[in-house]
Amino acid sequence: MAGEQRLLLENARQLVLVCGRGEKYLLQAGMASLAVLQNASLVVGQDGYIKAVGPADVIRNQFSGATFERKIDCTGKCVLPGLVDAHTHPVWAGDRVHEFAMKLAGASYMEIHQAGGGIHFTVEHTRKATEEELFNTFKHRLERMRRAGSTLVECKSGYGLNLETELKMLRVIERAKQSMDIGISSTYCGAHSVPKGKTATEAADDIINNHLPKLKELKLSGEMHVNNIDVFCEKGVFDLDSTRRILQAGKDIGLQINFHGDELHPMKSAELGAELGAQAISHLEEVSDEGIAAIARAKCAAVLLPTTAYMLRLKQPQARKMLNEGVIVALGSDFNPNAYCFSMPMVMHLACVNMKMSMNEALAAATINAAYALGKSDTHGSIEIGKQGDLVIINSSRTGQMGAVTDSGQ
Ligand SMILES: N=CN[C@@H](CCC(=O)O)C(=O)O
Ligand SMILES: [Zn+2]
Repeated sequence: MAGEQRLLLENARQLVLVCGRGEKYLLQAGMASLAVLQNASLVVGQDGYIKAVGPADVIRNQFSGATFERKIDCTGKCVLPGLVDAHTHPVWAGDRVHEFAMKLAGASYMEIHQAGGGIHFTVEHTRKATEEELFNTFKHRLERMRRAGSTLVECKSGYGLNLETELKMLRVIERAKQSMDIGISSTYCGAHSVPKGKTATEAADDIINNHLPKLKELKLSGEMHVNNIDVFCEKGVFDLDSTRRILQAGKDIGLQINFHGDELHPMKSAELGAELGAQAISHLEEVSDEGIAAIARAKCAAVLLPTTAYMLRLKQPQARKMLNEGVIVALGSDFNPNAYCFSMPMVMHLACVNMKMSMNEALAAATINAAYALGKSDTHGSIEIGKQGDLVIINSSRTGQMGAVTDSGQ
């Protein structure tokens, strides 16, 4: 093949495709044995999409007449798809180190929240911050995520709670979408907490009657493209009925449902998510057996967040049971002022040690399944022809026990 291509990655010791047959997600058996090429090369075209992947000698012959803007010798190295972080709260002002001290002294997350701290504390500071201040700290956080290997990140609003500040946060996220070299899936999370002075029902009414119509208007005018809708479905925050109303109204304006559920108390959030056709539910530390069966049937991804269980000393989500029962398990960092972790490699490590996932399962959960949780596994989450050329090169000859070794290209 002739012509100018953008990038050639040559002669990688391992090229970890994750999957190679257009799978939208991987389940237990597929996660246990990932697709890997040995001594392989890869070409990214001028449009940023993967043009070819296969054994090094085959690619060399196929592209003998081509020129490349950049060539990287990957001898002895390993190439992975860019990592996908399926759950973050990265736009905020004001740190919560004092609350860490309170937690170490025995206070629970909900005790701090009910006393007006936690999310409320961050809301106060985020409302006061300028758009520029929020953008600058957000940009820095995204850069650190990218340095740790994340190339697609879900980013939530949710520290405004009123329309003005929620829009300010979403504008900041939109600006990063347009200007930064990292993929973003944006989430409206105006129901992250009940704002002071309102009941949950009043807050739900405000969201349905004022916030969502504004988002629809901004979408129609092309000013803002929000992808997902989120609610913190939790005892003392939004109950099942308010959650249902808000999520359904979001779905009605074209947002994907992707929400916080069954974190601190069993709420039947998973059952609700399955009923509403949610793309994903996060946390699920307190999910019921029926909830696990329901999300497996509904093909609703479970986004597990090992940093939260670690930080808050919660019981671990039942990753093994979910995997055994056919749930699409994904991972996220849950980066927020209470869980300050930029690194999906650290998240994968915690998932292995604390949630008893294997290394292969953790990698699949942080790539193809996390992309599925964001409705983006057509274009992200694996190394396949036609997908976006989001790649990580690691200075190591292998990533773990990859299992299936494929010697032919696609
Ligand atoms: N549980 C709700 N939301 C976040 C925490 C946000 C915060 O404490 O600021 C979470 O996913 O862990
Ligand atoms: Zn969260």
